[in-house]
Amino acid sequence: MTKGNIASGKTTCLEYFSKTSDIEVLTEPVSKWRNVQGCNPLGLMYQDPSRWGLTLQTYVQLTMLDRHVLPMSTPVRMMERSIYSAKYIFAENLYKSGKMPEVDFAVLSEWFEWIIKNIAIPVDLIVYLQTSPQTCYERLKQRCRDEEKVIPLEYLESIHNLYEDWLIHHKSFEVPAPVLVIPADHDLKKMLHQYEENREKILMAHC
Ligand SMILES: Nc1ncnc2c1ncn2[C@@H]1O[C@H](COP(=O)(O)OP(=O)(O)O)[C@@H](O)[C@H]1O
Ligand SMILES: O=c1ccn([C@H]2C[C@H](O)[C@@H](COP(=O)(O)O)O2)c(=O)[nH]1
Repeated sequence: MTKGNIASGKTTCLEYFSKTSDIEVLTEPVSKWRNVQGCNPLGLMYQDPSRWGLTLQTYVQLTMLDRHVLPMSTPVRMMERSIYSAKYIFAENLYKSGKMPEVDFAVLSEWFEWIIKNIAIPVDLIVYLQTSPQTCYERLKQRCRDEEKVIPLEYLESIHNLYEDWLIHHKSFEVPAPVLVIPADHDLKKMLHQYEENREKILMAHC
């Protein structure tokens, strides 16, 4: 699983590896989060997180689960984020910042606990693209996704701190697999070089 802050470069990384045969790449289903039967839960959440946070995170949880249980068609699968980051990072952030009501968080948590107890979600390796929030802020502005224009730097700092507490400091939640940290503030050329350096570790993680 590839993890990292918003606009840290996850999709770019997965696009690079998708050129390798025998790797299946599953990018995040963001297009579904922006359009489910004509509605845009991602946009609604950024406009009014207290009202729509549960709606978005319930749908993220479902679409991530759907990806996790897809039968493997190649020896290696790389997936962007996961049901774990949806809960441990994004739902947690909404709740901790006072933007998700306690009852919404409780219902989402019960769903999540039921899923991870009853459905196998095997993970071999977490590839963590470690960036500074400032880098993500620059890349976010450059990407210019409509819904995300309201995101302040402080939001990226909160997401960053939750990732660091979880994957680096082991201070929050259980980590479901070993973590490979790739420093990701660098330009694209250096990033591609680092991906090559780590190719074996990533592709052999399931062995
Ligand atoms: N190493 C990099 N240096 C500069 N820009 C980058 C780099 N990696 C990605 N980008 C750009 O930053 C934006 C966000 O990257 P993206 O891969 O979509 O991030 P994510 O999938 O993590 O949200 C895109 O416009 C992308 O072209
Ligand atoms: O559980 C989640 C997962 C993602 N999001 C938001 C964060 C971003 O605005 C988009 C997609 O993330 P990328 O890092 O650009 O891939 O979805 C969320 O709110 N909750």
